[in-house]
Amino acid sequence: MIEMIDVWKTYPNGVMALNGIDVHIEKGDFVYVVGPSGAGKSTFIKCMFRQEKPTKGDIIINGKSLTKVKERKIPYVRRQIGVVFQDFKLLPKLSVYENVAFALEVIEQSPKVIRREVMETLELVGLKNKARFLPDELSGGEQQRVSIARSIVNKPPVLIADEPTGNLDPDTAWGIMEVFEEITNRGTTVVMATHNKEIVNTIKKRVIAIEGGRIVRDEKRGVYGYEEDANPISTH
Ligand SMILES: Nc1ncnc2c1ncn2[C@@H]1O[C@H](COP(=O)(O)OP(=O)(O)OP(=O)(O)O)[C@@H](O)[C@H]1O
Repeated sequence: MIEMIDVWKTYPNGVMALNGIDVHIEKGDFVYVVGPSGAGKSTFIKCMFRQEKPTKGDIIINGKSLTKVKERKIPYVRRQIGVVFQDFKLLPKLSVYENVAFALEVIEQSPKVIRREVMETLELVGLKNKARFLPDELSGGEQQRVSIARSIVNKPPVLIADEPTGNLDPDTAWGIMEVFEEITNRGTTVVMATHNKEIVNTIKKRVIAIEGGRIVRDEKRGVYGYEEDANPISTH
């Protein structure tokens, strides 16, 4: 499903963020990516949806190489991958419904399909009754639910999340995890970079630990494994 083969990433300023990553993630897996600040987690995630291109190596998602694909075909490959960020990235002037529908309008789905899929997805994330609200009329947790709905409405096989609970209070973060579990139960592969020790140690899943751009641990039902930075303030 997701395969990273000897992936290296050196940024133009010379920083070597990934130093030979090999990873294989099966369909329907849920994987946490953990590690200290600056370890390379975001770079790992960004390479996975081709926001960054590896300097060397290959990434294969659902049988398609992300490094060999032609520039103009990148949007098509990206449709295989939903992405959720720490800061939601919603369009402020559009309603909840419109923010989610947008993802289907760009791929020219019919209005009937759009309505059905958007309402189904809003129901999944528990926001059916807030379809007409604007993002700033919602709580942080609700905004993150909208952002999740937007990233899964076209049913991508892979959902990638970079610190999705980073801006949320602990109770709200647990609610977001329930949504992710539901999405995994539907067969979607979920990869989530996080500093949230409590979540990783409670909802036990595969844990990939990155340090200095290398995988230093890969455990089936792993633990967070770091004491010093349970919930650091993000540097992004
Ligand atoms: N666009 C960039 N240009 C140059 N260097 C970068 C860039 N993005 C990240 N880096 C560097 O690459 C290294 C890995 O950064 P990355 O953001 O992947 O770490 P991280 O594990 O996600 O950290 P955090 O937990 O703080 O978000 C760091 O040394 C960082 O300074």
